[in-house]
Amino acid sequence: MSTTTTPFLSVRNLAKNFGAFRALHDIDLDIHRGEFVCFLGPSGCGKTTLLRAVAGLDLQDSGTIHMGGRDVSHASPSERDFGIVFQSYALFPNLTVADNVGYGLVNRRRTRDEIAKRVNELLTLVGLPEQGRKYPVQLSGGQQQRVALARALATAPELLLLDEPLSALDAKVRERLRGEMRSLQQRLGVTTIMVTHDQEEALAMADRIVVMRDGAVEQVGSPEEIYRRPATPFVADFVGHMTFMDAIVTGPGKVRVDELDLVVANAAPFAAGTPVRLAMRPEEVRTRGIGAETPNRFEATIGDLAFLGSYCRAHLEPTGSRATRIAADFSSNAMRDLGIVPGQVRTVAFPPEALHVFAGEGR
Ligand SMILES: Nc1ncnc2c1ncn2[C@@H]1O[C@H](COP(=O)(O)OP(=O)(O)OP(=O)(O)O)[C@@H](O)[C@H]1O
Repeated sequence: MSTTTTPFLSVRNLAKNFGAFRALHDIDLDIHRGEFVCFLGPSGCGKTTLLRAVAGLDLQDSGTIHMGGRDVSHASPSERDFGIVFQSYALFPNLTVADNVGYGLVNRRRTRDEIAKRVNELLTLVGLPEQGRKYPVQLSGGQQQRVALARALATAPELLLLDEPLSALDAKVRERLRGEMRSLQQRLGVTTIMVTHDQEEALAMADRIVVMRDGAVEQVGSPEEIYRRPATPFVADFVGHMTFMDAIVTGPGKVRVDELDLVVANAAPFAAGTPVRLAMRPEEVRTRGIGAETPNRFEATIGDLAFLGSYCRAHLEPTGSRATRIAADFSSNAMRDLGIVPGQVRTVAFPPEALHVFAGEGR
């Protein structure tokens, strides 16, 4: 996928209000052919509103949308080439699975044999061959969502829109379908936008994630960029877990948190004396291989420990600074090898490159 080619979908300066409520504003976004993009954000941030504007189901108040080089800003949904899957499967209960899948093909001047062949192809594609004669009620939630996906793909649209397609399913089915949908999307190469509030889902499936907040785009990036280099405290907090600490810049690459003097790799824009917010992922706290030369080492008491299956999350209280509590994850191996128990005092370290520095205000 190249970012130098003309984008398949271009959204410019999009805004949408519901009465006095500003649901979307200043949305600029490019999506390239074949990309899988997730709109991610908390409830009410405008993800679905943006998806519906792309589909033409709810027109924006201002701004433009170009699709495949065409200005579709004011086009009706039927004039835009997309398939859509909703959270609630939205299948016709009185039609068989085959008729549901073939529904969009009936008015396209195809013979019954052609439609039957295409429906079989699609049902095989989504792993449901031989199920065409059943009715939706005879299928599980996961199977119904596969049928909805087959129906959305029936006309071979250029764009696939998925509005929380997995959130009504239980965890195991959701995880399996996540992998299947992603590999199907890659095989077909269909440009896809998926709305989700589930960060794990977005990290696992997307080529790029659009993090939204209060009707605007907060950050766009690959899952790795979003996770490793969050542009704002909001993104850092929403995607994955972060400990935030109030700090003061004490010099180039140096900050102080309470009594702790720390070196940081990424404090470039902040002058000495600036209050900043320091952020750190729990899995980055180091507990092993710490020597006299290890930067940012300090002693901390292990506070409460929560067992989370494959790892434990502890809260550390740095010695001499009971106000700061730092989340730290220990693998089951580390727990066993190091004999970590609550109340223990251990030497830990913050790798300088794992500390994120944000402006002190405007959370
Ligand atoms: N038809 C409508 N009339 C009035 N307000 C609306 C309408 N549709 C959406 N909104 C409001 O616009 C905001 C954005 O809604 P939207 O459905 O896009 O959010 P979302 O990010 O998809 O959230 P969720 O994950 O809860 O679905 C919400 O505050 C919602 O209440």
